[in-house]
Amino acid sequence: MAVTTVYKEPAPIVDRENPLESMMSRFNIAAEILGLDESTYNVLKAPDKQVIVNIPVTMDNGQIRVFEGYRVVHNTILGPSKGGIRYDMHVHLDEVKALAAWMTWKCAVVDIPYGGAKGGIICDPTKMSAGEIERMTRGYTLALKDVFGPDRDIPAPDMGTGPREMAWLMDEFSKTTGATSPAVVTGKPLVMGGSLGRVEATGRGVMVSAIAAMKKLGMDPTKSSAAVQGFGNVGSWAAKLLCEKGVKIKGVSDISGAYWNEEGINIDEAIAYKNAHNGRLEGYTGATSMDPDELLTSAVDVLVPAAVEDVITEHNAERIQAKLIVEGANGPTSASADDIINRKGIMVVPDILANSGGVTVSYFEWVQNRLGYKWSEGMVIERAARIMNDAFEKVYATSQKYKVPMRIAAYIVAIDKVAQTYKFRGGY
Ligand SMILES: NC(=O)C1=CN([C@@H]2O[C@H](COP(=O)(O)OP(=O)(O)OC[C@H]3O[C@@H](n4cnc5c(N)ncnc54)[C@H](OP(=O)(O)O)[C@@H]3O)[C@@H](O)[C@H]2O)C=CC1
Ligand SMILES: O=C(O)CCC(=O)C(=O)O
Repeated sequence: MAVTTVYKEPAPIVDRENPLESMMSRFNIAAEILGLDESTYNVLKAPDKQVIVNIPVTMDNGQIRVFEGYRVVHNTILGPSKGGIRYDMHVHLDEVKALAAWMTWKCAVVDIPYGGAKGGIICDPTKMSAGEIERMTRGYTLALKDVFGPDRDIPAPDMGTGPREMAWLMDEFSKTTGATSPAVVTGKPLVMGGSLGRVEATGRGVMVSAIAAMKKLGMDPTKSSAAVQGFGNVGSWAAKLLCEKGVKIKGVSDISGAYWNEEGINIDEAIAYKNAHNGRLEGYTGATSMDPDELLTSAVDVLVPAAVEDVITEHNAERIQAKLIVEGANGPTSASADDIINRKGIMVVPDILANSGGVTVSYFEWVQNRLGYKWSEGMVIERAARIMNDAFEKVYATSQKYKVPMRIAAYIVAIDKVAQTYKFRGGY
């Protein structure tokens, strides 16, 4: 018998602030401004569904290891729930609950017909073989086969996952249900129904919203500099596309450290280096090493946190020098930093607006899958930019109307849409 050991991954020790509390504190402010009725408030403050699954996986050495996974569906009043799957050692239920709620708000801000969900597995994919990750992904899919579905809940990539994992998920779901279901998941490889433009969509949306914000602030991109934290899917594409608009990217970072070049980092070269070195910038010589904590407070005009939650807090917000923060990551700013940032007059394009380009193109992918048709890359880029610019203008106008920061304005736009839909649909 192959089973030699059975054990469960220990829960990680979490020393970050709680993203769920940060999400709730902004939700509460926006709900109060809107005068949200108590019943809708009570429906929205907690997720519709929280599923915890144990996934036994045969590791390459023959041992069976049990991974803990989650899928939280926050709300489905606007449509089937949508949201990525994260593979990371820091995944925990409160984080997934916050991320799921942010998906509800994000889809409402960009006005696409989805609710919000998120999933994750506590694991370190960098220490697993492709075969182990595949078996874990298939086990997760099987465990959640009654939750997922093209009209129910549609996963996508997030940190630690990408087209490869989405392909396994689609395959396992299709085999389990006996029908090929490309629309059950987005972010798939192109050959099996992925959309042109999805891989870079989130970074592109970050660029689009950064340029829109710079226009409002009277900043010239070609005379502006930026620092980008996180050099994965979102960070590297945001850096590349901002660079193409003339912004000088002076600093970038990943888990291996932070890298600075006063004259501007050659982003294409840095991406090529990363791709040739196991996905990491470690050892990159086109820039000098710097303290990763200092990257966020460095002398740049634009700051793009594109890694994890709660990196901008009450402890470093006072020292931030950027005039504009564009949140590529979900939840990079703790609620504890909001007052400091607002007092300093820094404009923040909040996560639920700035990184919504990813789910917008995921929506396009789902539409194409359902039509059995493919759009050109140009059409995807043009339509996504239009949606993001419209959403930016709506949030900006709301911030002016209520005299609130862009983040609270985005929550107001989102909660208002959801609350109005509840009024029409009723049913509770
Ligand atoms: N992918 C998408 O379409 C979307 C992603 N997002 C959000 O964007 C963020 C990044 O996601 P994504 O780019 O997909 O994830 P990836 O896994 O592709 O990249 C994450 C990047 O962040 C780095 N990183 C992790 N921790 C730190 C840290 N403490 N300091 C500096 N860098 C760090 C990683 O480094 P290393 O690789 O060396 O570990 C990696 O470069 C997440 O918050 C995600 O939820 C939001 C919308 C859509
Ligand atoms: O593309 C999607 O459907 C969701 C992406 C996501 O997880 C996010 O926007 O945080």
